[in-house]
Amino acid sequence: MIPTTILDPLVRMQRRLGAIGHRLRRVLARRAVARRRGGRIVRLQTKTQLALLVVMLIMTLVIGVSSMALLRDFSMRSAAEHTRTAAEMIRVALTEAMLNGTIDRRASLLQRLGEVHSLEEVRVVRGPLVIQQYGEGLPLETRVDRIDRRVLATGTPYFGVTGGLLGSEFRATIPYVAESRGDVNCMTCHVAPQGAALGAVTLTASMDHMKTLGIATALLLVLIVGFFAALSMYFLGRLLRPLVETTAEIQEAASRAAEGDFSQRVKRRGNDEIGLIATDFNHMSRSITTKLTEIRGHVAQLVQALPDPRGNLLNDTAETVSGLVRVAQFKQAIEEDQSTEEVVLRIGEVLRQEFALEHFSIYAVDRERKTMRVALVDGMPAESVRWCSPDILESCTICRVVRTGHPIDGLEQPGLCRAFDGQALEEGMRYLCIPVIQSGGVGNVVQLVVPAGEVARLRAARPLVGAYLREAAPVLQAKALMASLRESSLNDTLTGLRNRRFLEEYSPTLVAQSRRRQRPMTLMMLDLDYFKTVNDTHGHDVGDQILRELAGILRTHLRESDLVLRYGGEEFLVILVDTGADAAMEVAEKIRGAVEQTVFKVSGGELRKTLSVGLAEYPGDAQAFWQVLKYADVALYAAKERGRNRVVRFEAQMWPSGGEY
Ligand SMILES: Nc1nc2c(ncn2[C@@H]2O[C@H](COP(=O)(O)OP(=O)(O)OP(=O)(O)O)[C@@H](O)[C@H]2O)c(=O)[nH]1
Repeated sequence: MIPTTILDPLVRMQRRLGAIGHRLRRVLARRAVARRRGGRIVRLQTKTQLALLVVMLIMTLVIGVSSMALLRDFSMRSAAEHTRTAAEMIRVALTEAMLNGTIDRRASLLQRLGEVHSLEEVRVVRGPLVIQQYGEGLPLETRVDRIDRRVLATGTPYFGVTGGLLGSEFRATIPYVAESRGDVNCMTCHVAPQGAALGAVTLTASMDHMKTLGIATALLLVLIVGFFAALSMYFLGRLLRPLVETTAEIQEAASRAAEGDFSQRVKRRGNDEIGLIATDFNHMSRSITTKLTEIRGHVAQLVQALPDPRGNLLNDTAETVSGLVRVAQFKQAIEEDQSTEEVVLRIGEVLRQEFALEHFSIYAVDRERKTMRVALVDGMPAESVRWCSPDILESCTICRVVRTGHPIDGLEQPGLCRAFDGQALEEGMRYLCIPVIQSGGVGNVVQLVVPAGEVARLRAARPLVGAYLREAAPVLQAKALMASLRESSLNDTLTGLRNRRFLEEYSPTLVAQSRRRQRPMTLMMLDLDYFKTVNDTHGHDVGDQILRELAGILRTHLRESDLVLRYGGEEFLVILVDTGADAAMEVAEKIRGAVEQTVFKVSGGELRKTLSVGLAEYPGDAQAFWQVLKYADVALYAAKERGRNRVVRFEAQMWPSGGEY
């Protein structure tokens, strides 16, 4: 015994593993469905929102970068303008200082001017001509860098930014060019040609505030775009939701419909096209369900079986309908078959091929004699019983199906029929016996036998097997009726013997047999003497009785293989197969004697009759059967001629040569 402290956690773990397994199976099943439908499913809403997001991101980037570039350009232009103005003011201030004699205090002047213009640095350098005339100047003025030199050499101002995309500082180096025109003539103090660069002023302004402004502007723009992007996504999501949800529901309903379940409905969300699609889809589902249910109902009636409520409505119906088509084709085939034997063989073929049944028996019931006959066992014609007690053949009411007239289900209740083979039961065989009803009674019994493992398969096949047998029943009945009519047309109703029509059909077989075996046969024509007096004296009924009793005498004195026929009126024909005329003479004599000895007890007394017999042999007397028959008749005539109650063998002289028969 395992303690509960160990058992409980184990049970919990098992449950959890079971739940995980279940979830995993569901996920795998969903993936399998997705794979079947052509790869991974990306939802419409996700796709649209992703596309919008990408567009918004690109837009933000473009707006951000272009606004930064524009701002930089604007900043540069305004800084250049600002520094040009400052440079001009510095130039004016320096000129004034020169004129006022305060040029020595220019350093503090420049610093003040720089502060006024919010400049980081104001630096003036001297050009070579001024250095030549006035010397190097202040130490600050000797700090000439590469840009200063270039500006002094070219006389072209320089504007530029240092430090990164937006830059942290703006530098302007503007040359002071010697001018003789204007308010102040440079040439007054400087020895320099017109247009020569006297010096240059370098102004440095901080770009930090512009940079901050640029970043803030870009951020603001990004925020605005982002806000509208989010807003667009929200509204797009709201707009798409009915479409997405409707699509998802239609998808679910369609996948259920593929499994035969048309009950799933799609919710109508609004009065737009999506709403219309939902309504139309629901209408279509309802209409399919109604029609399919109707068809299924009709089909169920035809196969006489209730549909499986858990089954696939569409597939089950289609399968049953195609089964019924095969049943109709089967019926057409058996209607064109010649005999009940052929029909029974065809049923066997269906059981083997369509239902893959290996073991089955088909019995034919003789309701008059209360017997049964084995018609087929496992698809082959047979005579002995395989799965039941042989007693059923002698007394058909031992068979439970014949007795009750309804199917006997030994699939669930194997012990139901006592006539079923006990050993087969022990070996696990199960049975289903179905009656084939003809003219209100059991005409045939079809017994299906399967191992216990195949019970479910046979149960599923049962309705269609039933449909086949129901179609076969009237055909079997018609064929049996036709056979019996044909049989009776070949028999004499008074004596039960074969008649002349039978001889017409059967004579070629007799001739063929005789030729194949190379054995003769003898034809005996028999006729009661003065039979007319019986009728005349005792009446027709007595005459009939005498004829019936004569038939009995003939049967008892002949072999099974010999053929006795009532040839017409009071004339009988006996055909002794494999017998020559000499041996036949003895048989005929025996019969003649027996008739002579017979006392016919009739109403109003007793009667004695005699018999005349004429004999002819095939092929000894003639090569043609009907000629031999005629010769036997001629011999009979001779027997009558010679005084009756005798046997006469045909002789050639009895028939004029060349005479027609
Ligand atoms: N009761 C009865 N009589 C029949 C039947 N078929 C033929 N007959 C009679 O059989 C008689 C035959 O008579 P006939 O052919 O003249 O010959 P017969 O009287 O037997 O005399 P022979 O043959 O010359 O010896 C006729 O009276 C027929 O009516 C039948 O089915 N039942």
